[in-house]
Amino acid sequence: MAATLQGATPVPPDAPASVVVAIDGPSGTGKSSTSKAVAAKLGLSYLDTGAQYRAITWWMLTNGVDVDDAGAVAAASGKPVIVSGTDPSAPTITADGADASGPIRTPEVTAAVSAVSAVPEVRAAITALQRDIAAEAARTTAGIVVEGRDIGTTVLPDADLKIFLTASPEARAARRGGELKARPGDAGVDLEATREALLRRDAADSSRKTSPLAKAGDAVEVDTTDLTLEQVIECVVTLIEDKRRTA
Ligand SMILES: Nc1ncnc2c1ncn2[C@@H]1O[C@H](COP(=O)(O)OP(=O)(O)O)[C@@H](O)[C@H]1O
Ligand SMILES: Nc1ccn([C@@H]2O[C@H](COP(=O)(O)OP(=O)(O)O)[C@@H](O)[C@H]2O)c(=O)n1
Repeated sequence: MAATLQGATPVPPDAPASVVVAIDGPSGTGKSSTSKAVAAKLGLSYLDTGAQYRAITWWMLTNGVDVDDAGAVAAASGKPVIVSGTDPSAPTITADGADASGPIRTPEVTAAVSAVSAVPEVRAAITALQRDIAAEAARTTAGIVVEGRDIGTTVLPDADLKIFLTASPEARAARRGGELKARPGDAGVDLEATREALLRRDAADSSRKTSPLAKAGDAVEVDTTDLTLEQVIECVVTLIEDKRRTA
């Protein structure tokens, strides 16, 4: 798999040391929206690691790999070339050169991603890619915000700052429900079904053997249930600025 840093903001020669920020948490806690906004505000790169797991899952589904067969998934794990663009204002993701940004958000991919991402060979390949991208960003830009499930615990245990976002299942389901458009003739979004699907994915991601969803011991936990997105962004910007001041 190839690591390519695209859309990076070049770092001026007299700039302060770069910063590496890990943001983890379950689905719907605001990781992507917060990470993108914070990175854009502070001139940092941005990496959505969930998009990478979704892209490899999409590649498996479209290349005839049985995603319920861990052996088949493991055997194919090194085949696709996943490339992430790290500009927070226009993040991109491709698999073997094909734009995956639309297909990775389909219900089919969402339903299969936890099984694919639990396969150790998939995690090894994607983790190596993530570390390459973070190292390249730390070397050539002002730094990077990397968001996912195991960034603080496994991918970047030496990150300068680790944040773990949480929110109640009800708040997360309402947020996800707000993103899903009701089709004509539908009764609307079923919040209970959305909540159950979220909790199922949390359980699968938290209980897998290899690198489960978990809060790192040295992560700052931010409960976003009663915060607006703007408040969460402000909170994370402050944490990063404080970290930089005291570094
Ligand atoms: N604090 C918040 N309050 C209300 N809505 C939020 C908040 N944080 C995020 N959202 C919204 O919730 C949805 C899910 O957020 P997202 O950033 O994709 O979460 P995650 O990456 O953790 O799955 C998005 O529509 C986003 O705009
Ligand atoms: N660092 C990561 C990021 C995502 N993932 C997997 O990828 C899936 C999709 O992640 P995502 O961040 O796009 O999910 P949402 O929270 O946006 O729905 C998760 O449910 C995990 O199974 C992972 O295993 N490790």
